Amino acid sequence: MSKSFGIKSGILHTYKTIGFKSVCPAAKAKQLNMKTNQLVIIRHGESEWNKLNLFCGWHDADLSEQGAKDAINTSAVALRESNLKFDTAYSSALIRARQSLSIILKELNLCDLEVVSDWHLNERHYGNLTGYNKRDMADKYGEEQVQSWRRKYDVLPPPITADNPYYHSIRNNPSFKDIPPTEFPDTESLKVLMQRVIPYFENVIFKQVLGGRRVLIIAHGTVARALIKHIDKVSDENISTVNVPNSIPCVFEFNMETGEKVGKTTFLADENFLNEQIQKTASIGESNK
Ligand SMILES: O=C(O)[C@@H](COP(=O)(O)O)OP(=O)(O)O
Repeated sequence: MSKSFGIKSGILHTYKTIGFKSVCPAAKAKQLNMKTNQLVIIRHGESEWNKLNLFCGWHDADLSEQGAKDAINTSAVALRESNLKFDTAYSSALIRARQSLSIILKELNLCDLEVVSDWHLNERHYGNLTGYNKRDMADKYGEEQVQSWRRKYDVLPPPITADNPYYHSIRNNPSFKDIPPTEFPDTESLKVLMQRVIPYFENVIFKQVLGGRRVLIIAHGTVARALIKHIDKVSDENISTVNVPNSIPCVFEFNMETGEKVGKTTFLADENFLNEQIQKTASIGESNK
C-alpha cells in the first residue's frame, strides 16, 4: 500500500523543503481560502539501458519489461490511490517517457487525455558517455569523476563525437526532426539542460497549472532534478545530493493566485521503498562484464 509523506532532511540530507511551520490565525484563514492546484512529475519506468546500467541521455532506449510493470504497479497505483486526476499530460520526445505515459494513462482509463510530447523535456544529453557502462567508466576515470559528471550542477560530460556508435542514430532520430540545428546539443550539464527545460516549464506548463488544469509530466532523472531545483529553490551545491528514482510520482502544490509553492514536495511511496530506490539511483551500479 502506497502512502505519501513529505521529503525530510533525513531522506535527502541537504534537500530542505518549504513547509508551513507555525501560522497566525489570519494567515491560517488565508490558507484555508487559498485556491491551490497540484502538479505531478514522474521519471519514466526502468529503460533497457537503465537495466544495463548504460549512460543513455538522448539515445532512444525502450522501457524494459520491469519498467512497463512499474508504470502499472508503482506509478498508476499510487496515482489512483491518491485520487489524483488530470486534464493534460506532457512527456519528453523519448520513447521511454512516451511508453510510460501511455501505460499509465491506459491504467487510469485516461486514453483520451490531451498529451504533448516535446523535446524540451528530453533527458540531458550525456555527450560521449552515451552507450558506456557507468561502472566501467568509474573504473577508467574514477568514481569521483563519474559522480561529478552525473550529479554536479555545472559539469559537462565530453561532447559526443561522430565516432560514438550512437552519434548518427541520435542525430537522425525522426522524433528530433523539429529541433533547430543550433539548439541540438552535443553534451549537457544540469545547468545547460535547465536553459531549455525551465523556460518551457514556465511558459507552457506552469501557466496551465495556475489556470487550474491538472498536469502530469513524465520525464527523466535530470529533468525531474531540474524542476525540483527550480520549484524548491535548491542551491547549485545541494542539488548534487538529489536523486529521483524511476516510476514514483512526485507531487507539488501551488497557490494559484501567487504561484507560490504550498506545503512539502511529496513522493507517493512507502518510505522504505522510496529510500531503497533513491540509493539505487544514486549508486554507480555494476559492470556487465
Ligand atoms: O541518461 C541516463 O543514463 C539516465 C540518468 O542517469 P544518471 O544521471 O542517474 O546516471 O536518464 P533517464 O533514465 O532518467 O532517462
